[in-house]
Amino acid sequence: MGRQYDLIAIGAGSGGLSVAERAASYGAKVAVIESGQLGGTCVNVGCVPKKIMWFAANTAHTLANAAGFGFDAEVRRHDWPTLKRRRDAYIADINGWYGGYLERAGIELIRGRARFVDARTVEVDGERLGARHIVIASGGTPTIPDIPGAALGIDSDGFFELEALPPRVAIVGAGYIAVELAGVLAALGSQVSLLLRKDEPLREFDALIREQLVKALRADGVDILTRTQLSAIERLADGSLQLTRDGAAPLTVDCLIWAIGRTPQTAALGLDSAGLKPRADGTLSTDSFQNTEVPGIYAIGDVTGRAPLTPVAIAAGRRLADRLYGGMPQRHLDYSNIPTVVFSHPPIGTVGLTEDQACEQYGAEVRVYTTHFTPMGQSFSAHPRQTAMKLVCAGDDEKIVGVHAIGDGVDEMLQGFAVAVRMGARKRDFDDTVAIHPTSAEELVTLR
Ligand SMILES: Cc1cc2nc3c(=O)[nH]c(=O)nc-3n(C[C@H](O)[C@H](O)[C@H](O)COP(=O)(O)OP(=O)(O)OC[C@H]3O[C@@H](n4cnc5c(N)ncnc54)[C@H](O)[C@@H]3O)c2cc1C
Ligand SMILES: NC(=O)c1ccc[n+]([C@@H]2O[C@H](COP(=O)([O-])OP(=O)(O)OC[C@H]3O[C@@H](n4cnc5c(N)ncnc54)[C@H](O)[C@@H]3O)[C@@H](O)[C@H]2O)c1
Repeated sequence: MGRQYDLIAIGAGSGGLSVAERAASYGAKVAVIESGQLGGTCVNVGCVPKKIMWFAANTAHTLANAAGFGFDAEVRRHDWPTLKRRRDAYIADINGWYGGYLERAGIELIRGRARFVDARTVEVDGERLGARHIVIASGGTPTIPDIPGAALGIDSDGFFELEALPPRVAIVGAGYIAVELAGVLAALGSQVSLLLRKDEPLREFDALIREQLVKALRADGVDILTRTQLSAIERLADGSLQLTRDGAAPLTVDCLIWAIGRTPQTAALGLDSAGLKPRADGTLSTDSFQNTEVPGIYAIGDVTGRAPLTPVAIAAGRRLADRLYGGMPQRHLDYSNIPTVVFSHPPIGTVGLTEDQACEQYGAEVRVYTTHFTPMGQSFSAHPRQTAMKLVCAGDDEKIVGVHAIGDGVDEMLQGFAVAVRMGARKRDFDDTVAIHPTSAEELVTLR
């Protein structure tokens, strides 16, 4: 029969650790099974190392603008290996901390790959473990297309393994990762080409954001190649890569990065044995309480395909444990109005509906307020980066249904505005809020 638990989480990433910790805090006997590094994607090959690279890129921008403030600063070079070594050490510290934290929380960590035997049992390295509740939090891995030579490229995991800055890089994709890596590499000195299947990056974002982002990427020297599809990749004698494009001349680069989305890790879970069937794209469908179609089996985080962000996985995990053990039978995550930031240069912050989505939902009742300006700090730069903001309001009382911003500081600005949107703020509430001067944020409460 094997060891028995109240709850088993498959995956020690953002979701698995959160549900485990909260369940254990209520006194449940909990095990977490992890085949890789503690902390999962976010800590090891996602948010954390990415943000460190973003800070490095910001520093490059600050240094480039220093002359505008009177500094006679000359940067001779950037040492990539130093940055990588310090970044890796920072992450190793977090991994170590997680080990101690699981012990302190009374959670049993089981190393290895879990596979269902039946709906109440999983097997890890031949050992069977049973639980009344099993939470699938197995996340995803980067998708690589099926074209000749695709394996010559790397993905975001490979990006974090790079030992040197590649001089010429092609990034394929138009989502968060493509945009963020393009900004980092361009700032640190690579010649970057961004290869889009369609016309614009971040197609699900508000039009104002997309337009400004394209301008910012171009200003930073990123070559945006639209309507571009690769059909083959070959290694040339000098070690560079030749990318064959449909209907255009080949492109030669030193590094190719695939950033075309992520594939959920469900194929090797033995879902059949538990009576579960994933969707065609491998994600698991859940109801609003994170229940899969098999009672006692739940899914949270990226594996569900819904808003694949760390705080979403954490929030879903904690709420699920509150529901199962905390005496809160209706507790669940509201997936509307989830704020999100793209760590581009400058960053993007957005919450709620885009203008197009609002028009679809509310028709003629939508009213929009926008602003473009050069923030004060940028006025001293040789190439000032613009800030743009949009409030999307609906109904007679102008309820704020969307806030969209791109510009320096919006990454830190958005969280508070997300609280206001969640609380149902009206435009007049924004207008009645005294501004903080001089900031960029004050524009959002002074829009006419
Ligand atoms: C480059 C990059 C940058 C990102 N930046 C951000 C950001 O800035 N902000 C943000 O909010 N989100 C960001 N994300 C997304 C974020 O990392 C994910 O949404 C989050 O990690 C999802 O958590 P999860 O628990 O669902 O899965 P994961 O964190 O992926 O954890 C799943 C874990 O399950 C393990 N596992 C899988 N199968 C098994 C098995 N059979 N047995 C045992 N263990 C198994 C895996 O090894 C993994 O550790 C980024 C992602 C990437 C790739
Ligand atoms: N700042 C953040 O919060 C952050 C940062 C990175 C990642 N993430 C999360 O991780 C998820 C995964 O990121 P991602 O950028 O890999 O995925 P994504 O879903 O954001 O973007 C994938 C992009 O690749 C394009 N694409 C798909 N197939 C393609 C192909 N064959 N050729 C060319 N383009 C193709 C899609 O049109 C899309 O634009 C994101 O959706 C996001 O939720 C968040």
